[in-house]
Amino acid sequence: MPTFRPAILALEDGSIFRGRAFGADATIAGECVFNTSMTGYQEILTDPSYFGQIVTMTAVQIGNYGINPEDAEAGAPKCSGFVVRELSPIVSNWRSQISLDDYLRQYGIPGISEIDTRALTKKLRVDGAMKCCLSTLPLTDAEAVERARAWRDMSGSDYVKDVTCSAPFIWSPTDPANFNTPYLPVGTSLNVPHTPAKKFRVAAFDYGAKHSIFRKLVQHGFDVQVFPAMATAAQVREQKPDALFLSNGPGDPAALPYVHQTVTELLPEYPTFGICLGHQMITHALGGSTYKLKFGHRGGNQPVKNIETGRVSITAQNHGFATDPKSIESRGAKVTEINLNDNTVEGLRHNTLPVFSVQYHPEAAPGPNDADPLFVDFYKMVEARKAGKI
Ligand SMILES: NC(=O)CC[C@H](N)C(=O)O
Repeated sequence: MPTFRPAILALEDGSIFRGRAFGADATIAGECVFNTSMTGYQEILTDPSYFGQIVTMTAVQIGNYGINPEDAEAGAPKCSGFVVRELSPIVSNWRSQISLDDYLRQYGIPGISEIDTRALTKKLRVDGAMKCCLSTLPLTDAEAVERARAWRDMSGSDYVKDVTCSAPFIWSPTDPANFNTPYLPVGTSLNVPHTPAKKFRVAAFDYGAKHSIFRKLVQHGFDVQVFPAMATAAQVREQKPDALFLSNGPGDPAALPYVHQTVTELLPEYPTFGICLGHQMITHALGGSTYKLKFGHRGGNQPVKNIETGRVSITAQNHGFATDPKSIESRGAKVTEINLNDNTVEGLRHNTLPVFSVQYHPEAAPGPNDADPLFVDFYKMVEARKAGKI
């Protein structure tokens, strides 16, 4: 066990948690949120949607299988800080190349362990997500609370500009660095559908996309051209894509007027699928609105019901905002899916355009593959459009 270094987590309401430091020597402020996944800490750390947030894991021991190159959702961890009950003293997995502690240190991200994460989570659930300060440097309680309160709230801030790609690029399914998995034939235990023979070209907006979304699109018959969030509708049209995809991403969905504008222009022209922030961008592009949830949905066990089919999926989620259902129903779209924990909107479809989206993450696999068919639906929608049927 490495030597004890103290750390502090202070919430804006004055709550103080003192524990043991891991990761980098640093003081940071951000939004304190919790994630209920039992596994997947590496995917969580590298999901760009966590930019600006300090993530608390409710699972009691984290770090036991280390860090490997295949599971990263982006080139580097993106959250601001990490909070765990116990950091595993042992790393044991054949794929592991580095410990969680060393990984966070390498990227300048501080962590705190050995605090009562259950008490912290209960507080966030009752009082809502809060601004907080995490420090692995000597800081008094008052200084830490002051740093938490001084942090600029994420509401109203554009975080997408910090995580989007800088220029368009083609997602390469043959580059080993992209870890594209070979397609599984029909009838395998994962029960994923067959590889379509014909490929379609999708223009994918990167608002902070997880790599596994691009892998899924490739797996389901798409050549993926990625565009930065600031790309214009004209730049997309120039490439003559068959379809449009809108990715997940961090921060307040209402704070991205330039994205709303671009999506408003493109929606009538292309079959479109949106995930998470992409779903919220469709909401805004249609003239609808989003609002902040009290503490959000983050975890791998969120039950979602499709209200048209009655089917329930166990989904992976990571969002703090949601679509106001009334705001889209009066603008030509309908709610297709709801979260069974709180009845909030989890999916929508346009009444006349080939446009649909989900608030959850169908590329992640907690169910384990409950939501995979959405990529097939997208492919079929593009196929029908190309055949002139819709
Ligand atoms: N994963 C996401 O795309 C999150 C979307 C948005 N930032 C939210 O918190 O609601």
